Amino acid sequence: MVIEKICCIGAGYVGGPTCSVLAYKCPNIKVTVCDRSKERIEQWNSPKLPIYEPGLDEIVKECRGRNLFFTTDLDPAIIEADLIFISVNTPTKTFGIGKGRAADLKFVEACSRKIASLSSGRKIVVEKSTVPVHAADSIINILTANTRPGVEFQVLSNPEFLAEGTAVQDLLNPDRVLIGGEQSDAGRQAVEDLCWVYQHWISRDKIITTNTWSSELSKLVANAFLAQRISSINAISALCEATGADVSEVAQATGMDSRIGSKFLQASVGFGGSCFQKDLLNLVYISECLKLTEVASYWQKVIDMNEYQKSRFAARIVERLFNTITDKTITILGFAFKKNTGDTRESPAIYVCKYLLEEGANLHIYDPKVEPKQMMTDLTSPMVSVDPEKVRELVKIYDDPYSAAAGAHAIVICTEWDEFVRLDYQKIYDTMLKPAFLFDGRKIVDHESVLEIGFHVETIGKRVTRSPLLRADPA
Ligand SMILES: NC(=O)C1=CN([C@@H]2O[C@H](COP(=O)(O)OP(=O)(O)OC[C@H]3O[C@@H](n4cnc5c(N)ncnc54)[C@H](O)[C@@H]3O)[C@@H](O)[C@H]2O)C=CC1
Ligand SMILES: O=C(O)[C@H]1O[C@H](OP(=O)(O)OP(=O)(O)OC[C@H]2O[C@@H](n3ccc(=O)[nH]c3=O)[C@H](O)[C@@H]2O)[C@H](O)[C@@H](O)[C@@H]1O
Repeated sequence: MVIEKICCIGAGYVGGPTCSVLAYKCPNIKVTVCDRSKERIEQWNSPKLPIYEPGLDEIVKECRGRNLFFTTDLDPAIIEADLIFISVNTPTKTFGIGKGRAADLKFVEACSRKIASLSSGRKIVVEKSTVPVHAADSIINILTANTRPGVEFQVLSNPEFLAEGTAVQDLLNPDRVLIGGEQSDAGRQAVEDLCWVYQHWISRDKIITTNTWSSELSKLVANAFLAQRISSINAISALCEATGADVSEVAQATGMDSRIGSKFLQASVGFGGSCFQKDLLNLVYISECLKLTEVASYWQKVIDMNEYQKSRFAARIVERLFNTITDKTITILGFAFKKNTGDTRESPAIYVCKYLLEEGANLHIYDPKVEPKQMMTDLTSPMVSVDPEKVRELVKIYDDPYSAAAGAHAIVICTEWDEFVRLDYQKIYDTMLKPAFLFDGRKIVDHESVLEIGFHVETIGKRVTRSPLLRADPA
C-alpha cells in the first residue's frame, strides 16, 4: 500500500517535531498533526511554536500549509489517513492499581476508540508513544471490537528515540529506526509500508524490524540503560567528593575503554525530563507484575540513586550556607531539565527549588527559554508546595542572569546552558553578598577562575572549595 496521507494524534514534543521532519523529507505525503489542545495547535500555526528545538522553526516554516497541517479537527484527518501515529502522552498513573509506577494508557485507549469509530478500509496504526510491552494487544483488541466489518487494521510499534534539544538532528540522522509488527504476511507488509516512509531519508540498514514486543520493550530498555549510566556516574561522584578524586577525570578514564564508551557519563545534579523516571517506573512495574522481584529492585535503584543525587546537592547548599537559608537570597540559574529546551518536566531544578523554599529562602530564577508562567505553575503545584501564596512571595523570576544574581548569597546552576559558561562572574561576584557561594550542579564553570575571583565553589564529584573555613579534611 502506498502511504499518501498520514495523521498524527498528539502535537507534543514528539508528534510535532517527528511529523515536521517527516513532512520535510516526504513532500509527496500529506501529514496532518492533531491535538485536542486548541492552544497548542494555535501555537503550531503561529510564528512562535509551542516548543523550542534548534532547527525546528525553519522546517515548520518550509512545510506548513504545503504538506504539513496542524489542526484540532481530528475526525477528517483520521478518516483520510492511510497511517495514523499515536503520539499522545503516557504519564505515570496517579491513581488506582499501579499508582505511581504503571503507565497510564487512557489517552492511547481514547485514540484507539476514536480510530475504530471512524475507520474504513485498511489502516496502519502506529504506536509512537512509549508504552508497556503488549500495549499493542490492547490497541488491536479495542480497534477490532469497535469497528465496522471489513475494516482491516495493522498495529505497529515504532518508538521514538529523539532527545529534546537535539530533536531535529536526531530525527534527520537517527542511530536507528525501530519498527515492530505482527509476524504475519499482513503484519510484514505494514512494516514494509512504514519502512518505505522512513527510507525517504534513512538508509535501510539503519531501520531495524522486530516483533512487536521486542520493539515495545527495547524503548523502555534504551531509556533504562541511559538513565542507569547517569545514576552510575552520579554514584561515583559521591565517592569522588569523599576521596578527592575528580569525577570528570574518572569518567574520561573509564569511558575511553571502547567497550564502555564516553557518552552519558556526565555527573550532574540528577537526571530530569519527562521520560527516564516514567519509563524506569514502568519497567519496574512490569517486572513486579511478572513476579521478577530482583529485576524490579535492580532498576528501582537507578531511580533511588537519582533521588539521592538531587537531595544530596540541595542539602549541601543549606549546609554550606551555615545551615540556615531562611530569608537568604539564592539565585537559580537554569530551570529547564537540560539545555536547549524550554521543557521543565521532572527538572532537577524543581526539586532543588522545592527544598530551598521549604527552608524559607528567597529565590531569584533565570532561564533563557522557560516561560515565567511555566516556572510558577511548576513551583506552585501541590507536589511542590501546599502554600502557593508563600511560593509567590518567595520567588522572583528574572529575564537576565546579572539582575537575578544581584544581592544574592549564592548562585546555584541547575541547567548547563552554554551562556552560563560565558557569564562575567567577576561582575556577578561584585554585586553579591559576601561570602559569595557558587554551586555548580552541572560542572560547567571554570572552577579555578571563579575561586580566584573569591567565590566559595561547590560542584558535583570534585572538591573545589579552598577556604580554610570550609575545606573538608582529605579522606
Ligand atoms: N518528550 C520526548 O522527548 C519523548 C517522548 N516520548 C514518548 O512520546 C509520547 C508523547 O510524549 P510528548 O510528546 O513528550 O508528550 P506531550 O505531552 O508533549 O504531547 C502529547 C500531546 O497529546 C495530546 N493528546 C492527548 N490525548 C489526546 C487525544 N485523545 N486526542 C488528541 N490529542 C491528545 C495532548 O494534548 C498533548 O499535546 C510519550 O509516550 C513519551 O513517553 C518518546 C521519545 C521522546
Ligand atoms: O524517551 C524519551 O523521552 C527520550 O529520553 C531521553 O531524552 P531526553 O530526556 O530528552 O534528554 P537526555 O539528553 O537523555 O537527558 C535526560 C536527562 O539526563 C541528564 N543527563 C544526560 C546525560 C548525562 O551524561 N548526564 C546527565 O545528567 C540531562 O541533563 C537530563 O536532565 C533519551 O536520551 C532519548 O533517547 C529518549 O527518546
